[in-house]
Amino acid sequence: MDDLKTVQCSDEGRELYEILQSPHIQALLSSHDSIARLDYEPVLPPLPEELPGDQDAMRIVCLVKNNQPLGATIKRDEETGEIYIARVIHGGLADRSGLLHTGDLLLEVNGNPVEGLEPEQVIQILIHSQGTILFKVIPNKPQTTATNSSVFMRAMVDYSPQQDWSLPCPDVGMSFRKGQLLEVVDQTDGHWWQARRLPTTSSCAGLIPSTSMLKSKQREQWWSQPLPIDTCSAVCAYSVSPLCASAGFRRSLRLWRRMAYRGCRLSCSSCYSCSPHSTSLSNPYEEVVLYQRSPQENPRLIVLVGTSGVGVNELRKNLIRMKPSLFKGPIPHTTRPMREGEQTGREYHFVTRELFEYMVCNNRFLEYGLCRGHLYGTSSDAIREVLKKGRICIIDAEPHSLHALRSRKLKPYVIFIRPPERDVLRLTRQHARILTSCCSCRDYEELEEASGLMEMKYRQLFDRTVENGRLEEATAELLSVIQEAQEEEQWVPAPWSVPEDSETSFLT
Ligand SMILES: Nc1ncnc2c1ncn2[C@@H]1O[C@H](COP(=O)(O)OP(=O)(O)OP(=O)(O)O)[C@@H](O)[C@H]1O
Repeated sequence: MDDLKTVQCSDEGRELYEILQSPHIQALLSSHDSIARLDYEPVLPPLPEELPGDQDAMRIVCLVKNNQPLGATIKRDEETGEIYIARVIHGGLADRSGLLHTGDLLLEVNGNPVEGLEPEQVIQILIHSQGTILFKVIPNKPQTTATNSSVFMRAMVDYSPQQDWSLPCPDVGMSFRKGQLLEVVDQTDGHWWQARRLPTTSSCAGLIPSTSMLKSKQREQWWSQPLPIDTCSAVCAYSVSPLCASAGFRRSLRLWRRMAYRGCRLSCSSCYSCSPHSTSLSNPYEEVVLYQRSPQENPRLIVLVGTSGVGVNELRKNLIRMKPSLFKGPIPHTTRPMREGEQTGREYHFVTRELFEYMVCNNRFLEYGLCRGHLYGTSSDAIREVLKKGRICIIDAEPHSLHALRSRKLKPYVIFIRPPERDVLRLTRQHARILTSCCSCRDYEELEEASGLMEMKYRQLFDRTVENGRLEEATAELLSVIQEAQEEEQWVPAPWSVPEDSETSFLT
């Protein structure tokens, strides 16, 4: 202020002087000075006076707990009875201090020697210590700095640390649900990884089982299940559906598919592999990366999934009707004879039964089935044909065929269509047309239940969910979700981001 007095001759100097002289600013400056004078550092206890001669080998670590966990686990060497730091959790208090490391030998906690104690007894000492905790440790040599970089994974199964007795320390376990994104920050331990759920709210990681650990748990669980009765195989692709008799244009395949699905649901309600609670023995995690489609690449395939009657086909047709130059469905193949006015490659690809069966043997169909004596199928080539022309191919699929669709070439973006709340469902569907006798879309309860089961079982394969309440709103939301899928960065399985030429190096 004194300095300012000297520059008061200028207009700016005078103005600044007046502002700083105002009572509000004066009060603010005074508050700042009083707070700045106070010392907020924790008061640390004095170091022990009698330190052993070999001081280099010893480290005294002082941590202030502040109601948060220490973020470290300990283990006992069964032969020597010594207690070691087993793990330091990323982002936890011990990690942030930079003073405790995996493998450090613990000698004392708050002056209590730990030699000969059980890890549980040491933990009790820690639990009852509040504020400052003093550790005496012999550091693990040589000290290696962690060079792990994060790997991102999508959880393909649910995991709850509360139900896992093998977790070394239940407090640091992290739960996750199918489909959630995980940032794995440490994979050094072959059994337990450290990870954060995305989007992350905490800097502190939690323990999750490694892939091999989770697979062995799945195997154990699988063996302990009662033997499944595999009735699903009875619903093979060649099942005949007399109910398709009333099917109209292009609906045959959908109807067959629906019958097969219902047949499976009905015939194997107790079937293990169809149960929403079944434990998949496939990979429990899927490595993912952020992928941004370049303008030179084909559009991503859009797959709509939803339970029968929820409105998947209505939404799909609506999009194609609204933007025919942007969206297109694949042309299915059929062995049915061409009718008057039809043209091959327009309504269907009309092929002989021999050719159709040859295509089946060569895995060219994503889905196929028999209806009224004729075969119908959607080939991957028909989808690629649409994508190659720069149009967005939009299909509806049963969730069990998603595995076949998920490839680097098609890069499918899967949108789950969910029914709205009961009131909205009743209101919006009061004039809905029931297409066939096997569609039970009037039975709202069944629709909701089937949708819930589908979501529970396949959630890990869905990129987004859209609620189909009012048709215009759902269509508008779907449009914007599809635009995001094509133009914005998205998480995809890691192999999908590899350019076509380098595929071999990824496989080796
Ligand atoms: N948002 C909506 N508002 C009003 N009616 C709707 C809406 N969505 C769908 N419908 C109607 O509900 C009925 C079933 O829809 P749709 O045929 O699209 O079901 P789906 O999910 O394709 O199942 P399926 O394959 O069994 O036919 C149709 O009569 C359709 O017009």
